[in-house]
Amino acid sequence: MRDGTVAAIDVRDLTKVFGGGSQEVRALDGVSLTIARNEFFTLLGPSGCGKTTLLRLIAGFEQPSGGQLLLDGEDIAGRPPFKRLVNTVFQSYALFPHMTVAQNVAFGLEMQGWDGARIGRRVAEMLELVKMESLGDRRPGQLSGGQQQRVALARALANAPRVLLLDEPLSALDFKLRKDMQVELKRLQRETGITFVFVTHDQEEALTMSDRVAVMSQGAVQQVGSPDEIYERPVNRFVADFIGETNFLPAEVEAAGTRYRVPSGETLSGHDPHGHAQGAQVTLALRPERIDLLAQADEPVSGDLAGRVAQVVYFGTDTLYFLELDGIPGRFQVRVQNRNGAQAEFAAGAKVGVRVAADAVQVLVD
Ligand SMILES: Nc1ncnc2c1ncn2[C@@H]1O[C@H](COP(=O)(O)OP(=O)(O)OP(=O)(O)O)[C@@H](O)[C@H]1O
Repeated sequence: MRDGTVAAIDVRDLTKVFGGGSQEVRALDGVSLTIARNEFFTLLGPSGCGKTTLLRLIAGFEQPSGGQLLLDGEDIAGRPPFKRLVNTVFQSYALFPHMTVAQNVAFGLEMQGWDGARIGRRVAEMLELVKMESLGDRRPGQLSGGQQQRVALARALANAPRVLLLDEPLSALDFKLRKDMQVELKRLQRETGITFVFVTHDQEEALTMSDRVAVMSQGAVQQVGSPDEIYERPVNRFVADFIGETNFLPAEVEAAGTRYRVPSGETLSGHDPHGHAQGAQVTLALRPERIDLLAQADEPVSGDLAGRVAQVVYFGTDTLYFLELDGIPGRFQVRVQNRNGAQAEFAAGAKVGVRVAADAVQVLVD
C-alpha cells in the first residue's frame, strides 16, 4: 500500500485459465489490485467478467494459473480454504436445513474446537449483531429470505475472519428488502471492522455500499476508485457506459486539457486525465443530470448546444428528456429533477437549448 501498511489482500498480475485448446477461457487476464484492511471493496461488472473467479481464488476454491495472491502480506498459494481466515457468504445462503438458527451459527465454531460456553456467548452476540436474537430456535425453512441471509452473515462472521467474501448475497431478495440489507451490510462491516469483498453486477449496490469499487470487464480491471471517482471520472467508455447513464459525443481537441469542439461547431470545456494533444479525436462523456435545459427564449451563451425534444419520459422524482441536437448525430439525454410537481417543463417537439456545467464533461481514453 502507498502509506506503507500491509494490504488485507494484494492481487498481483493474477491469471486464471479454464480448459485448454479451443475450449480455453481466460477468466482472469492479469488482474492487479490491493484491498485495504477494514475496507468495503466491491468487484463490479457484467456477467462473465471474472468477478466470481477472483473471489473463488481469494477463498482458495480455485488455484491461479499465474500471478500472486497475498493475504496480510503473506503469499497464500496452495493454502487450503479453511486455513485462510477468509469466509464466504453465497447467494444461496447454504444454511443447514435440519439445524436451528443457533446451531447453524455455532457450526463453524464447533469445528474449530471452541468450548461450549464460549460458543454460546458468541452465538448470542452474533444473533444480536444481525438482529435475530429472538429466532435462534427456528429452522431455516421457517425464516424469510432476508432472515436466512442474516443467519448466513452471522455464521460467516462468527469466527471473526480477516476477510469476508460476499458473492451477490442480495440478488435473491426483493427490491425493498435488498435496500434494507444494503444499509445493514454496511453497518455490519463498520461495526465488525472486517474487510468485505463484495461481488455484484448491480451498479447502484456498488455505489451505495462501497469504500472503493473495481469495475471489471472481460477478465480485466478497467478502473478502481471511490464510488464518486468512478461515477464522476470514468476513465474509459466501458466504465462510463456501465455506471449510470451517459451521453457520448465525438469531439476534436481544440486546446489540450481545456476545450473540445463537437460536430455542431460548439466548444465545450472538459476534464482530460489522459492528456490528449491538440487535434486529437476524442469521446466526451456527459451525465444527463449535469445538464440544464433552456427554453428557446433564454439567451444562449458560448458552448450551449441547441436542439429539439424528441421524447419525454416521466419518472416521478425526475423527468428524462431525449433530445435531437442540431449538427450532432444520435440521441442526447437530459434528466431534470421534478421540483415543481408532475408537469414536465418541455413537451415533445419543443425547441430547447442545452447548457453543460463547466466541470461536467469527462474526456475518455477511447
Ligand atoms: N469452472 C469453469 N470452467 C470453465 N469456464 C469457467 C469456469 N468458471 C468460470 N468460467 C468462465 O470464466 C468466465 C468468468 O466467469 P465468472 O463466473 O468469474 O464471471 P462473473 O463475472 O462472476 O459472472 P456472473 O455474474 O455471471 O457470475 C466466464 O466466461 C465463465 O464462463
